[in-house]
Amino acid sequence: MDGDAPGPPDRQFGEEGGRLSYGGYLCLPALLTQQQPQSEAPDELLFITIHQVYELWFKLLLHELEAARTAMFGGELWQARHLFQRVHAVERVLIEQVDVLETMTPQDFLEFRAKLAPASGFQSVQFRELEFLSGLKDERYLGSFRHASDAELSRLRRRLDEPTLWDAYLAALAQRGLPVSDDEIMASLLTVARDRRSHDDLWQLAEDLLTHDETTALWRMRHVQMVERQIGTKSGTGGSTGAPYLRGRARLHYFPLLWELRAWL
Ligand code: HEM
Ligand SMILES: N[C@@H](CC(=O)c1ccccc1NC=O)C(=O)O
Repeated sequence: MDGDAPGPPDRQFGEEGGRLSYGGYLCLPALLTQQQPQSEAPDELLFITIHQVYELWFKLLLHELEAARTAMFGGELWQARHLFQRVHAVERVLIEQVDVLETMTPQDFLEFRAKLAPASGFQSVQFRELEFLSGLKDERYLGSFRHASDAELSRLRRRLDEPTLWDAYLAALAQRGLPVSDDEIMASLLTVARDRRSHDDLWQLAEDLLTHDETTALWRMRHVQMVERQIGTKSGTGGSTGAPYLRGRARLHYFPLLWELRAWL
């Protein structure tokens, strides 16, 4: 009955070289020593953990969106669509995960909130990179990165210079022979929408862009609800008005023409 013996066999699949372990592969000794609370407050570990998890997902989103942009420029629309499905799934997780932080009471947050200032989500380099890559370029935000490293600042500047996802979509339309000048773009979007027999791939890709835009807006709304629940009408540690500032940001769109298109259909 040796075959049924409990426990792992002597040598498992993939162990032939014997170099990798679970923790080594995932760099867990480094990862799991990076949570450093500034206070004794019990909920600060939750606060740090959730932000670190967001930043890891932001890193993956930047990677996948860059690849989707390359695929659109290369005319590989099926590949871009495949990557957008992953982006959407991650973005849904980003929204859901607000629930975890909302298990913290405002009283428990106040035990360590003062220690955080002037740090704030304002200073998330990767969040701003996602905005710039998606098409919402606003160089005034470079001013909020006075404490960023040179490497981070140059990443942000590079994102401001690089083509956006919208530029890549326009390239895909142009490859199909559709005009993309400012004056003609709405007509081209309408052509795609009305002739799905010829252009369904371009239509579905535009829908994927719109879903990326929509899930980001939903995250912004979810974030501001959480902010009102935690700090009410207080101003933010980053120096903004807090919830009113964030409510203004929740109205922003990455691809305004795709929303405007609805009115013309
Ligand atoms: C208790 C929870 C939270 C509170 C009270 C809060 C509060 C705020 C406030 C007031 C701002 C405006 C900037 C300022 O003046 O500080 C802000 C911005 C921001 N927060 Fe949070 N936040 C919370 C959790 C999170 C989490 C979990 C993330 C995930 C990464 C996050 C990401 C951001 C980002 C990216 C911005 C910049 C938004 C923009 O400029 O459009 N926040 N937050
Ligand atoms: N801006 C928040 C503090 C906060 O949430 C925060 C602080 C440091 C690092 C990230 C944060 N998250 C989002 O803004 C506040 O005003 O309470």
